[in-house]
Amino acid sequence: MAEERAVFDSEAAERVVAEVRESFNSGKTRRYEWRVEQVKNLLKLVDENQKEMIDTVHSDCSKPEFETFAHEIALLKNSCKLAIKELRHWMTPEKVKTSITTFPSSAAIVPEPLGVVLIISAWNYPFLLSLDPVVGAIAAGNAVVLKPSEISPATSSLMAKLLGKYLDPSAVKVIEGATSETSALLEQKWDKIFYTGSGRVGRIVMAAAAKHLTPVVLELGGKSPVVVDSQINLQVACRRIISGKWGCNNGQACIAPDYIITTKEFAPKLVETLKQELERFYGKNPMETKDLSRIVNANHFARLSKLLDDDKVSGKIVHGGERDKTKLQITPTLLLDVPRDSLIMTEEIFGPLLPILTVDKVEDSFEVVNSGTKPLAAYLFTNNKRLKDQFVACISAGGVAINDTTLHLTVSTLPFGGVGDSGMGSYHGKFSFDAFSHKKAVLYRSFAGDAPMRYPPYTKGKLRILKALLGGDIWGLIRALLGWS
Ligand SMILES: NC(=O)c1ccc[n+]([C@@H]2O[C@H](COP(=O)([O-])OP(=O)(O)OC[C@H]3O[C@@H](n4cnc5c(N)ncnc54)[C@H](O)[C@@H]3O)[C@@H](O)[C@H]2O)c1
Repeated sequence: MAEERAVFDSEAAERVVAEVRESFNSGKTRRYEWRVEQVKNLLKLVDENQKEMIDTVHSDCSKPEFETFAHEIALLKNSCKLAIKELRHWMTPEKVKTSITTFPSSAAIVPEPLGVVLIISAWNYPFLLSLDPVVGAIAAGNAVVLKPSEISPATSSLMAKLLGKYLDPSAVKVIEGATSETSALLEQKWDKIFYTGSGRVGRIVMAAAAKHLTPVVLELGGKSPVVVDSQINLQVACRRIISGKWGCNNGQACIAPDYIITTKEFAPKLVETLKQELERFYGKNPMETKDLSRIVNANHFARLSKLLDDDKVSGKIVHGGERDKTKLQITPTLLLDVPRDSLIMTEEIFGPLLPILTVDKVEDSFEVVNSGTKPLAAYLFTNNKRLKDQFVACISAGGVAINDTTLHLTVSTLPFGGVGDSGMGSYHGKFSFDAFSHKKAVLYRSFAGDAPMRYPPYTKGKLRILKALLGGDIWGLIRALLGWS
């Protein structure tokens, strides 16, 4: 594997781009029939290889079958089905109004494919984060190069094998590899780069794209807060927090709750209920459960251990905290009242640790959230309408869910993406098609109704007519046309 990777240099990347560009330039990827056939083939790929896909993700990070089915297979199939159903409609030019200055005329927004696009994905939902953007890219009529993550190597190889078999290999290619392969790909000129991963690498991607003025979508991460008010159904709230945290790849998910904010008064009740529900879900010894993914590799295990070993959080663990380095396991861990300048509160956690901050009044949580970088998701549990409205209005985040966590991602009519440090651009549903399309502005005119006033010589009379016309001054226009002062 290492030898294969070594030969994928800049020249090899250039050849790949030239090949897919030739395919795009042939015009075939623009055709509705090609696009819909490719998406149907992708759906078939998932249908026919579901078991192998689930087993492969399990071998990469021991993710439970339930999670891979619900969070990857099912969502991916939905995306394919929606694109198949809606593609004609999405491709249809949208007629729009024109203005008086172009009368008589008509106009339309015509979506056109961008060309050759690069998709770089993250390891934690390896199929979904790779293939969901691919659905959008091919539905929009582009040729695609996909670079899956080397951190989930078995899934990466399976995707290379399956996409080669099910999709048009001249227009959709998978390049496996890590930093050197990605760097070689990033040197090339693309028509769009769609990147999912950390902000650190997002900056590298954006700098490389800038050299060719290539637009980017950056799907990054961040610290997604959960604000918990007191007058709520606490058991349901805790279950939904647990499901969005440990039930999403054991916290290794971009929109998993990163930390909780609640009032000092309510915190003990919240911690107690979280503990009870955690035990109900994962048993007395969560090291033994099959329902939690492991930490993906030794680097991530060391990174998470560092967050726990920070002096600033010593004595703050109120639940869990057990670690097994050989099995790459850390039990669901709650920390209470950690300082805001501790490592765990300044870095994205991306793992099974959940710190709880306390404030005097629940409204004080807004300042805490807004003092950090803009998160990918923000959650609020409350029955208070005013608080909900304030939260939606005052918290800037990629997406918000009230009285739940993570589920907004499953609503295909909502755009999914970040803001500020959590990313730029969005996808899912029609937004995926839009992410990979250029919206071309087209104005249609005939030779009738040619207005001499737009041409030189520019006279005072013509200027008067123009001012009246653009100012919507009907009487002024009539007077100007009749030459009255
Ligand atoms: N917004 C989202 O949809 C979303 C989804 C999943 C993960 N994430 C975020 O991704 C991060 C974790 O994922 P990850 O560990 O796979 O991210 P990562 O940034 O380490 O890797 C992502 C991709 O970048 C490539 N890469 C790594 N180093 C590179 C370099 N120096 N030059 C060029 N390419 C390089 C990798 O090969 C991989 O394909 C978290 O921050 C998480 O929040 C975001």
